[in-house]
Amino acid sequence: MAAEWGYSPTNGPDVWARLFPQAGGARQSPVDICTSIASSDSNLEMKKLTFAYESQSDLRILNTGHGWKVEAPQSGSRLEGGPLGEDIYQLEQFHCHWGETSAEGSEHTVDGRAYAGELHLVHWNTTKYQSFAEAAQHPDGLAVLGVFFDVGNESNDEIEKIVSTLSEIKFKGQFTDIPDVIDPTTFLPSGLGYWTYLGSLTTPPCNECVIWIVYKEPITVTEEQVTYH
Ligand SMILES: Cc1cc(C)cc(S(N)(=O)=O)c1
Ligand SMILES: [Zn+2]
Repeated sequence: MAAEWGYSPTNGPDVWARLFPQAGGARQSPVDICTSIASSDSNLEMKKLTFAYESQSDLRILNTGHGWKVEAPQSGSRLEGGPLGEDIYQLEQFHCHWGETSAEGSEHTVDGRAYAGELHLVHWNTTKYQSFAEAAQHPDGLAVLGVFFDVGNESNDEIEKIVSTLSEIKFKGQFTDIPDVIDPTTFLPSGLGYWTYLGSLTTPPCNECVIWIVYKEPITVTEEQVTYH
């Protein structure tokens, strides 16, 4: 049986390349974002990053075994501009990474600091490719928006619509539908400054196909919303 990848010394990132060769590549994610080295690019300001999403209900949420994932293919969504050149990217899914405690859990770190969690909104290049699967085989195939979670006293209503369904999908492979209407726009912070770099899927198969756009400003969630077990 194929070994399950994970985060232990015997199946974690240090050994992923044995089963997933791309994990040994030169543009692997996540990275530590060193703010003193990050350079501003006036071109990015000229071509403003813009996004447009639809609100959807009855989206399917899945327990992936490593967190939750909401399947949200939206032919009417558009992510473009900024580092994406002339191509248009369409929302495919969004998912979350979190840790055992609120002191850890994000995939990217900023100057060595981890956040309590990290939301990824995954998009694919519909200008150049015919499907998500095809796009994931190309260096400009996917664009992922990363949003950090900070733990505070304020619950995030949109995240609550999602985590309130997790008791129905306690085990890997289980799925259910989210009855509430979800608008992905509400996941984004008010401050739209971001860091961007060319990277990869952060977990196996680690395809080097992602243009990363990581927002500087975190959104606030409660401890319960991001340390669900
Ligand atoms: C395995 C994998 C697939 C997809 C679509 C996205 C990711 S991530 N965490 O880089 O956003 C990972
Ligand atoms: Zn992710």
